[in-house]
Amino acid sequence: MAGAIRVTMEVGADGVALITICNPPVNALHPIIIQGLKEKYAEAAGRDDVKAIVLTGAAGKFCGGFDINVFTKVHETGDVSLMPDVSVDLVSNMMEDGKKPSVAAIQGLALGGGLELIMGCHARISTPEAQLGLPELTLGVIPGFGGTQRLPRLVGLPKAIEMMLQSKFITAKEGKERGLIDALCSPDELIKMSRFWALEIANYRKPWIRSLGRTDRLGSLSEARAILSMARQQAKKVAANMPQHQACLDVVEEGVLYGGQAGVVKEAKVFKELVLSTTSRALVHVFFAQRSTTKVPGVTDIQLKPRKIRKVAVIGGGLMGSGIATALLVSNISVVLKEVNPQFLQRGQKTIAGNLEGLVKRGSLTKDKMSKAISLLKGALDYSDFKDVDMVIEAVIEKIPLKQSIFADIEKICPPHCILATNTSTIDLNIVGEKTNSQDRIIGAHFFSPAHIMPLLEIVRTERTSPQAVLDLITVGKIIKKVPVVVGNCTGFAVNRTFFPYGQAAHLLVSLGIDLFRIDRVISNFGMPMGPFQLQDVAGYGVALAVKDIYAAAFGTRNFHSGLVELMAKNGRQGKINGKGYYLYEKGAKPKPDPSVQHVIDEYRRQTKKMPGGKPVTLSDQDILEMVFFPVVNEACRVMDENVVIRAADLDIASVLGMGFPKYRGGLIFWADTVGASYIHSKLSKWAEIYGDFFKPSSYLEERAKSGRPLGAPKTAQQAPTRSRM
Ligand SMILES: C[C@H](O)CC(=O)SCCNC(=O)CCNC(=O)[C@H](O)C(C)(C)COP(=O)(O)OP(=O)(O)OC[C@H]1O[C@@H](n2cnc3c(N)ncnc32)[C@H](O)[C@@H]1OP(=O)(O)O
Repeated sequence: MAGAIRVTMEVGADGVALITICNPPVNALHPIIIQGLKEKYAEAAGRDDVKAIVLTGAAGKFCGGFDINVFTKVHETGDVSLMPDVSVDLVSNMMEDGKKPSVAAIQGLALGGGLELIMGCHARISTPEAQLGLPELTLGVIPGFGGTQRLPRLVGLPKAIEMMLQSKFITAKEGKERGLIDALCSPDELIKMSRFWALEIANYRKPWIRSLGRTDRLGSLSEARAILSMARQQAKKVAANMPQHQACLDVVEEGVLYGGQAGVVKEAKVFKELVLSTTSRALVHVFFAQRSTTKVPGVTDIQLKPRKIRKVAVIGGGLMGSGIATALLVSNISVVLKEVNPQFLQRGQKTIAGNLEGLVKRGSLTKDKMSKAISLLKGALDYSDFKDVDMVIEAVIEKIPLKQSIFADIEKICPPHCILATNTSTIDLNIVGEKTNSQDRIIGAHFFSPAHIMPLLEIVRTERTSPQAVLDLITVGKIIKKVPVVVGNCTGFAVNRTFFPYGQAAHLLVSLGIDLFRIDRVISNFGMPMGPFQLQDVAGYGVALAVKDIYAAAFGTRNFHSGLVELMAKNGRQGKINGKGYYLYEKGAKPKPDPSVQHVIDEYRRQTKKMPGGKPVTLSDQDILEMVFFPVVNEACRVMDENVVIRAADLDIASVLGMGFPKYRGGLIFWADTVGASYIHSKLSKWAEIYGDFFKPSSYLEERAKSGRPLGAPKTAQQAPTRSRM
């Protein structure tokens, strides 16, 4: 087999055949690799000079699992036969039941199908830090090469269920403690030790163990039943709208009750059903969409090299500024935090320390790394430390004159290569940079709160932002473990602009007489982390009030004016900040709907006079869901039409990571396409007639509804952009 994708086999004088998987960058199990493995195993079985086999991966990685591109092909064609038979043909028959022992030599990672291959071997030798896991459920399927059966038999039922249902990776070091790995060694010793081990098994000096036949780690039937029942209840709570969690437990149970072979047979059947599910289509789409956001035409494909960003100045130590500083510090980037007075500076430094301690408590940062992060932070009350910074991120309040004067100052003080970024969530970047001559290095770095935790980084560029500045910010984004999405400059940019109708639709529904807690319930049952009213409580009413006029000016007749937040504030309610919003907030307790908010709602309805004949309208839960989300989809269509995003999939990722849109629905546009443009258009048209322009379908939606082309499909040549944002 030639080319980069291949399986090689070398037979040593010791009689060990070293079979190596080569498919950069993660040695995924492409059908060519599977075919190659079958050929090499068949050859090794037939050769008299081969006594034992060592299976490994090239370039320091064992294997990242089955090639997920094949899932995409299955989704496109509906043809499950594109999945090669690996479970029985290769893992059970050729490897585990083969006449010559196999030992896995593991480095880097063994995930999904990769881990399943090693569990079909008779022993596993690994470097200590290698990552082991079965993350198939994150792709809407279950392990399909025997993993649901062999993992419980190697590490016990509770740990196997945790690893599969939570897609949790463990290190090989932990794997050794739990019985998944037989021995640990350094990378230099790996192949030598694995060869030795394989020969020891061949010569019956070490046990020849077939994982699938084991029962010693499964516990008694009653114990297994209790564990499975608990796992089922837990899965009902955390994965209510997904089929793969319960399905995985059913398959595990089959093996516990009727033996490993029966489990493998059921696993194959269920896998084939799940791979065609809407959930799997959605999750596989998100997997690739997330990895495509950093492919930016005109930026990442023109041979530019990212410059090193060693030191960043953050202006403003409020919630956002301290969160951004925290994210940079934990990734070993030096930060100068600038504030206007010692009290504010101290408050910012305290918030950063609190953020870091929180990360330590969550187990995502060690104490040593926390001390290192603190040592990289310097406080400042003036610009003297800005002379050698590579990037500035301004995170002060949303006041145009303040931002303009900051940018005029930093342009003079910072070195000419320094990137001048703003964390504004609404203000036009051309206005922010109006008083400078540095439009090419002005860029938006829009983080989401809390900035050290939320994974999305919306990178906003204007027509004049240089590709180098965009590339540098993408690179910083990756270093600080964010998912960067590059968007154009407009009111609210991609995320807040797309979602401006989300809260407004909820207010409109309340004005029509729908119970606000019911709206929140419908939206959370759909899979959002919380409903729009709870979100407003949590975000604080200040945000809603600050953007109100900006949205009204930008979105004209499609903007729904609601006075509800003002009324809430007038009644002494500020949301979570003062413990009293639509919900009541008490420390340590879940938010409780506040029945006394009803008099504010009654007043709101009296003022708006929207209820026909003074009576509440009757709507089903589905109507509510659609009346909240279809206007959001409609605005997303405008965002795509105006080229604010490069591709529809970027909006999917932005909606998942920025707004908590359920990942298993594939993101906003992917979901909208499962509903259908024509249906969405017909519903919006009907509501526009009854309730006005808030629902009026955009021309992009109308065109897609007529042509039958999916909303997510790229524009055709005839559909020239109405206005370019980038
Ligand atoms: C039947 C079986 O049970 C079914 C299965 O095995 S399903 C597959 C199970 N495996 C997985 O889910 C692992 C998926 N991969 C990952 O989690 C991560 O890619 C990783 C931890 C392996 C590496 O992460 P990281 O170093 O950050 O690199 P990342 O950017 O994600 O991936 C590098 C490239 O490899 C690709 N890749 C990673 N895993 C892949 C896979 N299993 N199949 C195909 N491509 C894969 C990515 O798409 C990316 O491609 P690109 O450079 O063209 O964008």
